[in-house]
Amino acid sequence: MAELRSAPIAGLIEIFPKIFHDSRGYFFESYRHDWLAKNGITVDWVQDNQSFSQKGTVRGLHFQHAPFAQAKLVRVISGKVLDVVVDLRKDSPTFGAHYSTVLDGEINNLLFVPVGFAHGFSVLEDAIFAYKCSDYYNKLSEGGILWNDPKLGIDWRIDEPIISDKDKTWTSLAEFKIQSNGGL
Ligand SMILES: Cc1cn([C@H]2C[C@H](O)[C@@H](COP(=O)(O)OP(=O)(O)O[C@H]3O[C@@H](C)C(=O)[C@@H](O)[C@H]3O)O2)c(=O)[nH]c1=O
Repeated sequence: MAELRSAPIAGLIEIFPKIFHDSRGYFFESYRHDWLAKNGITVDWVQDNQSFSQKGTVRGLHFQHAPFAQAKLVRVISGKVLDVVVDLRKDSPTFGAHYSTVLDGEINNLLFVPVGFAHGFSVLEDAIFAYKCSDYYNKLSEGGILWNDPKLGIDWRIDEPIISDKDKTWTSLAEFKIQSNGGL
């Protein structure tokens, strides 16, 4: 039986599957529909993604605008990342706040991220990252927040990351709030 824990920002759920070890290796259930359904959340997952990143990489902070907004269920298959989400929901009492947690390829923990959050991660150990998305990738709907905006106050545990050109040019949280008329 997996253990579900709610995180300090409403809507986020951390999932710790039960791992069965024996002389052959291990087994665990990496996804069950009823994990979220028990919490009143039904998601129609339509896309699975996988990426590999070297230690020292930062990816993010990303979201997609409606009508392609995505909830995500994220995990690490091997390695370790610091997973970071920022609440961008309009009128949320925690707008602009972030939550971070280590996703570890040995613990096999997952984080459910609802629509309305920006998502990113820093790579603490070379990592294969895997996630489900509730809507399809849509290039024209891509949005982001600058990972190192000082107003976010995120400790990424990496000072000079390997990062894509795209991720160097996102807007600050303050600019995003103005442009989006208060949030997602
Ligand atoms: C995300 C994505 C990218 N691509 C393509 C576009 C591009 O040529 C190449 C690499 O894309 P990116 O640089 O955007 O990949 P990446 O920086 O890994 O993007 C991801 O970052 C994490 C933090 C998230 O939260 C994800 O939702 C996603 O935005 O893959 C797809 O074809 N489908 C997809 O769903």
